[in-house]
Amino acid sequence: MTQHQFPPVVATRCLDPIKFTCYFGTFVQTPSLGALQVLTHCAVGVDQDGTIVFVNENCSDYTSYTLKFTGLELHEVRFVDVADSETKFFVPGFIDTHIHAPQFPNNGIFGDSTLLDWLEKYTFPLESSFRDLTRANSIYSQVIERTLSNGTTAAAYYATIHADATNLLADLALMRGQRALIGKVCMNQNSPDHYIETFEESKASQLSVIEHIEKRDPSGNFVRPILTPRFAPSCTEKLMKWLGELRKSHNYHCQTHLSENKREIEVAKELFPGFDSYTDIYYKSGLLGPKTILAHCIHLSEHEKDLLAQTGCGVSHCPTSNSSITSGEARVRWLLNSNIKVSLGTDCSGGFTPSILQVAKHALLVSNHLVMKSENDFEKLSTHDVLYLATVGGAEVLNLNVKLGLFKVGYKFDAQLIQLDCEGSPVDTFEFQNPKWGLLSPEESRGKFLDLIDKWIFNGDDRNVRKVFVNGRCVVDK
Ligand SMILES: O=c1[nH]c(=O)c2nc[nH]c2[nH]1
Ligand SMILES: [Zn+2]
Repeated sequence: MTQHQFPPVVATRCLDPIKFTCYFGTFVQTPSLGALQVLTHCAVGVDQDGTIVFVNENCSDYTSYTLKFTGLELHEVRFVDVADSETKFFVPGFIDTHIHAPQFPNNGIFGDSTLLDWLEKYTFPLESSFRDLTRANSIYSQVIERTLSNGTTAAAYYATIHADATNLLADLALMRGQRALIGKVCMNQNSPDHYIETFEESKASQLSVIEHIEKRDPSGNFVRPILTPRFAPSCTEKLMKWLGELRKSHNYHCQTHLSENKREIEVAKELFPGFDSYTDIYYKSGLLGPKTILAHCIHLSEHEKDLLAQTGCGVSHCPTSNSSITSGEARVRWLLNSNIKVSLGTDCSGGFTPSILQVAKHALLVSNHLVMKSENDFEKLSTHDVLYLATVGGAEVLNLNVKLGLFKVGYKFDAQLIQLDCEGSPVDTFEFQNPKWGLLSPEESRGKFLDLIDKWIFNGDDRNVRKVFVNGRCVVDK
């Protein structure tokens, strides 16, 4: 196997040393589904490992507090005060639990296709071209840049069947400072001649990718391999069972697609007649567990849903993709009510946007469509719910060995600084809508601030993301 040439192996952004930093301003987070917490005049201390060591709300003198707390000298601490605008706030970094990095050039290109013809017409030809590392280098670099710029601090990526290009994606994420699960796609049946591998080839490249990634980041805190059988129709039982054994023996992450499209489900059942359901194929192959991410899960039966709950799998809800290629509407509440972990995925390029903020908005709208169809309010998701799915839900589904998704002691500082009144902002702000903390009653100020959050979710975009931090390091500064 040839080693790729890009990029040169240099000290990575993820491992650069950082100074102890105290961030001061407003922090927004969702400690539980549906609950939005707003911490004002809040000091958050982040140590040299990127871990939050204090969260002190209503802090009157953050400098003295930090020095007293840490015992450090003034010059040893960095202070970042963002309280200069009432429309500036920190939110946890977004977590994209389902994105196909090589499909990025096709964002928005899907015509009137649905899943199976979309794969043949648009997806396989583009993915197969990633045998060319020059192409892989430029597209993968752009994907990481674009997702970071949209506030995505961690992502579960699908790459292609090519080991070299997959390793390159891992190196680029590590260098650029984005947390990433990196999946070499495994597919050894029902695929075009120009884009298929044998069982032996799949096995060999999977093992070489794991070796490469684990060597690059032995801690696994930044990049990790994730086993990625594309979906049952394109994998033999032998390949899935081998991946299932590998998953269980090393407690690896795993990701695949499940129950996205009605024709896909029929094909899966035709190809695997001995199984009770589509989900049962993965279950009996040993692919389901607490570190497994299942994209879509739209047309599941009660029994299949129970299998997901029983095995502790997480779901990546991809409403943008599901609406674009006419797959259907996942019943998110129905899953959550069975204690199944749910998160959001852009699913580029079934989905057309690299922004989890846009996907969050689509998740809310799709839930409204379910309500309109069923005429009960049960499925409706609020702005607070979808923010939870984009952050804490993502952290639960990724199930990494670092804590993510909240500003809490012991958690990593993966964050975005949002500003609604920045230059060029797509959000129109009005002074009379500002919270005016301290001037109005706390309830009035909070009410106004919650309205600003809703405005951000519906009208904001990457222009409002002013800075992005991963593990306490600033990786985007606009
Ligand atoms: O949304 C999807 N994107 C894909 O690339 C894919 N492959 C199988 N099933 C899929 N679904
Ligand atoms: Zn997908």
